[in-house]
Amino acid sequence: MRDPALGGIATSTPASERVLGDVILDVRNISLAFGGVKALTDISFDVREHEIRAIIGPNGAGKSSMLNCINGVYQPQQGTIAFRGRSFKHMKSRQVAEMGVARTFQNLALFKGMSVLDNIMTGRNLRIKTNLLLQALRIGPAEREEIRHREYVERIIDFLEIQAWRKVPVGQLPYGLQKRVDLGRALAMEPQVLLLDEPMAGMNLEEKQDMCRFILDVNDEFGTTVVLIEHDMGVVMDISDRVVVLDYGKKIGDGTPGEVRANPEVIRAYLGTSH
Ligand SMILES: Nc1ncnc2c1ncn2[C@@H]1O[C@H](COP(=O)(O)OP(=O)(O)OP(=O)(O)O)[C@@H](O)[C@H]1O
Repeated sequence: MRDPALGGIATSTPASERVLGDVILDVRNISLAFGGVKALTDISFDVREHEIRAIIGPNGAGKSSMLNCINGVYQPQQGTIAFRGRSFKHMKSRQVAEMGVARTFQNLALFKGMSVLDNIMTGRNLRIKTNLLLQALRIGPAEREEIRHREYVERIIDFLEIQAWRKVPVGQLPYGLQKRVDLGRALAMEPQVLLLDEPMAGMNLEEKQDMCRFILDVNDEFGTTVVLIEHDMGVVMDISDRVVVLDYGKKIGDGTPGEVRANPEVIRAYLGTSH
């Protein structure tokens, strides 16, 4: 079912028809505290290949902390996270990225003075193989490699329909387009799992519809698994296969949008309140 408020956004495969694969990300018994503040308590859930998996919950529930544990920004005191069966407890952000997990941020992490093209190019950094000297001189293999990376980035720019702004400094773009560039930077990493932290925050309805379409298209065309934090319930219920619900750092619900919607604890803790 499509949320009428979003005017029927989904053009890609509906969640109910998406074919999911094996578990790609397995979060087991994660606990994280900042001094006396328990941000996460014994959280377990899995994400299946090709799934769109949402994490929801009221402000301060622990959603961003969870993403930060998955991508190695925070080191949980307890628990493990396994990526394709490879378990890790203390993994650095770069190692997680190298394994194929990319991330967008709630507060954009873009270089405002740099062009759209150059910002998206930064997403290719992990994949650049030639050494720094050759890169600086732009000779031989470095030149050929740069051409390959630029072609890939141009494909992303076409895919996200931002050709008209490719040379424009990102700081001059409206917020909705900046969020799209941030998605482009993450896509440039060719991720297997894409972590999206409030991709629609601060957007108007039209920008939300566009972003929803791009997320669904990325999932559909590239088979990218998506884990997303989002406050807009219409969006979450519309595009997700399964939803994890956190409240005060604890998991209080996990299931399909329909199951979560009908869960009395979720209704009490979250859906019944306004955010
Ligand atoms: N770096 C930090 N230092 C101290 N406390 C933190 C830190 N990061 C998060 N917290 C605390 O952990 C708890 C969970 O925060 P988190 O940002 O993960 O929640 P959230 O669900 O993402 O919230 P929001 O929807 O407002 O973004 C909160 O009580 C928060 O104050």
